[in-house]
Amino acid sequence: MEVNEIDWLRWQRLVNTVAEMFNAPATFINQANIKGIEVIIASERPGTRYAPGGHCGVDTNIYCHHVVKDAKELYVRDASTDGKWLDNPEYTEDNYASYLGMPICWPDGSVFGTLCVLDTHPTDYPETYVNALGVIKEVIDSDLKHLYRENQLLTLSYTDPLTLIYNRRGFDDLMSNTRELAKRLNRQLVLLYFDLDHFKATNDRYGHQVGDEHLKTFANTLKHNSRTCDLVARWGGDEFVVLIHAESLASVSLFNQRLANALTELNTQPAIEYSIGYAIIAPSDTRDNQTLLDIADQQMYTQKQAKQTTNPHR
Ligand SMILES: Nc1nc2c(ncn2[C@@H]2O[C@H](COP(=O)(O)OP(=O)(O)OP(=O)(O)O)[C@@H](O)[C@H]2O)c(=O)[nH]1
Repeated sequence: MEVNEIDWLRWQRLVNTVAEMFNAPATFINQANIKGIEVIIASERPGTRYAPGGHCGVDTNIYCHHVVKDAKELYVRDASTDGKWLDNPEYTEDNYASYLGMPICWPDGSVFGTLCVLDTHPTDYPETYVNALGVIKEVIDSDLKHLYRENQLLTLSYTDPLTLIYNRRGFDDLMSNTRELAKRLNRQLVLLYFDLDHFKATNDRYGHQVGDEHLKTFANTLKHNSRTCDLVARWGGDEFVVLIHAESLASVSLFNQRLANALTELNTQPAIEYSIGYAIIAPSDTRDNQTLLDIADQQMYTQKQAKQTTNPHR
């Protein structure tokens, strides 16, 4: 999970306060990731040797790796008394001889990283200090818990429970973000509007369960035929919308062709057919989302009517 939504300034204040409280040259919040251990917050003191973004590979024998691996507190009062640290660059190169670190955890108990205090001199912190660090670690744990819950809720409120693609709310919010980005990058977008044909008849003849399966199949096919940067959503009922980055109209017909071919190959009973409309959104376009959706919807409707005139008995 991303940690971008964290209140970094608050974490920075906590880290600075811990460094002052322990009168230590360095205090860090680190994150354990595939690169190893990465500094995300560093105390703002002259003796703090590592800066945010710096990281240590998984094979390096640094103190934090032990905290993460064992998911428990580690207090090294004086590294010179334990040969185990002779290949620890924090000690051998940067002279950090004392280390007190605690694991910071996600609500499911997995380790996010560490909160740690380092000193260039041996230390013997009183128990009350160690306990106070434990309380601060709990504050950080609880920040992570809130972040986790917020993300879960946001994901839920943005997702259509049947098809697991975005719902109307998710699409609406993300469409605005995507448009802002496209404007900055001077890229053209195209909004596609889909409505399944004869869907009521599918429900009536084959049952709601088959109808649901068709909705899921259509959603998956849309998703598989779009790029990760495209937005795919169920607008409601048997209507779907997709926002794609498309430099020309040729990419719209290509998308449409790919989708139609994929559905034909699936060979569902009955076949899944749809009508489509679109609205082109130039980078400088100032029309609001609803206006663009109305245009695409209207165009889709015109296509649907044309089909019904050609083939009135379906
Ligand atoms: N199975 C299923 N049906 C749904 C769901 N949501 C809406 N519907 C049905 O979708 C149907 C949509 O009907 P219409 O808008 O008339 O669509 P249509 O039959 O495809 O008609 P045309 O668009 O003119 O081809 C309605 O019968 C709704 O009950 C759902 O989640 N599952």
